[in-house]
Amino acid sequence: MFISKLKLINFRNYNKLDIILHDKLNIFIGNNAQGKTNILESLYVTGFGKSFRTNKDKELIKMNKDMAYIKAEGKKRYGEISIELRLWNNRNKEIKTNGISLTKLSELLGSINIVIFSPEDLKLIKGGPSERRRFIDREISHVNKKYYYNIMSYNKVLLQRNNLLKNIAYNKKLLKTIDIWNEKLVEYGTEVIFKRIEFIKKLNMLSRLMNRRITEGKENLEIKYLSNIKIDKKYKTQDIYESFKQMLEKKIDNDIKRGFTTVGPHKDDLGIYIDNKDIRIFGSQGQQRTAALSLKLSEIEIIKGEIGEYPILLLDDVMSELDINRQKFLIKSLKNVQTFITITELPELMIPLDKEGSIFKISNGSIVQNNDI
Ligand SMILES: Nc1ncnc2c1ncn2[C@@H]1O[C@H](COP(=O)(O)OP(=O)(O)OP(=O)(O)O)[C@@H](O)[C@H]1O
Repeated sequence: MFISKLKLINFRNYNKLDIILHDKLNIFIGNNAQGKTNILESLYVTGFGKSFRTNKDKELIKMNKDMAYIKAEGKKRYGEISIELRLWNNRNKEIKTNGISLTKLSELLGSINIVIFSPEDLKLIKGGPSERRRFIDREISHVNKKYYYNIMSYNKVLLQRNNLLKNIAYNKKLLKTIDIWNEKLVEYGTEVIFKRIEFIKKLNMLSRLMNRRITEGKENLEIKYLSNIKIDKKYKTQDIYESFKQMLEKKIDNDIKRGFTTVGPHKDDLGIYIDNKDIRIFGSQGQQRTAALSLKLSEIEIIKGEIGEYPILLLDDVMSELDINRQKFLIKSLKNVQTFITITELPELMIPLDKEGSIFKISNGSIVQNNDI
């Protein structure tokens, strides 16, 4: 898939932008704080309905304006796609795909598939477990609407169960009602865990391969799903269900004492290892960066496997962080992927590009020049 046109009105520091995009490569070049990332952000919003930088739509609207408008038009395997969003200061956003209004954000997912790689992705390796869970949930939700429904439902039930746990501390009679929440939590939680294990298995295979290629066979990357619920190698849903249920029952006193649910997929993590050593503790900066890059490139392949076509890739501020070999590998791996790159100077791209594309020079919220590569 690719996006061929982008229109912005009152989005971040853009009054009005109307650009034709290249189906292979688009490079946005400019000094700091000129609006390069804002363009990538607007594209991301058309894929996910929200930003990767903020949860507040208000921040996306140009200062002192009431509404921001984004329209992306493109092509997918089965035809044309257009996505329009209107973000308001004082009411809910409106989203349309191919001219038809959507009632839920979840209906947007999958319309345009987007993968983003930015320096923030190092958080995936260095940050806490919640960063990694967010990564897993986002990636699976993107290609699997059922998963999105299950994780949202799980989180809702979790909140309700936690509220109940807090109330039980004052009113023991309420304990009778916990079974209803346990049942729902285990039901949604089992689906979440099962899908996560499947996803991590694929991600492990692919990222291992990518990492071996980038490091020319020198390093072995391994990714494991770390669950606080006992799960055997066959990970049958019935077994996960039983195991989760038993854990909840076993931990009930502790949960009441602490006022929240202490077991479940909301506590799980992803283990990332190089040559059997935990990369978070023992990995060098370079190894961590390479691992993050391997994970992202694998994601692209997983999406291709699930939906039959490559997603769109946004590379925000990462080129200068990569050495020449990794840049080479990256560009080579992206031959069939429409790619958007932000850079401050052309020399940040150390290798000659063997890909056709457009270069947009950005200054203070407008495009001042547009050249072909
Ligand atoms: N809601 C908004 N209204 C107006 N301007 C905004 C808004 N949000 C951000 N900006 C402006 O957008 C600019 C930042 O744009 P962006 O994040 O795209 O920078 P960039 O070109 O990617 O820079 P860098 O190279 O530093 O990452 C800043 O000048 C900021 O003041």
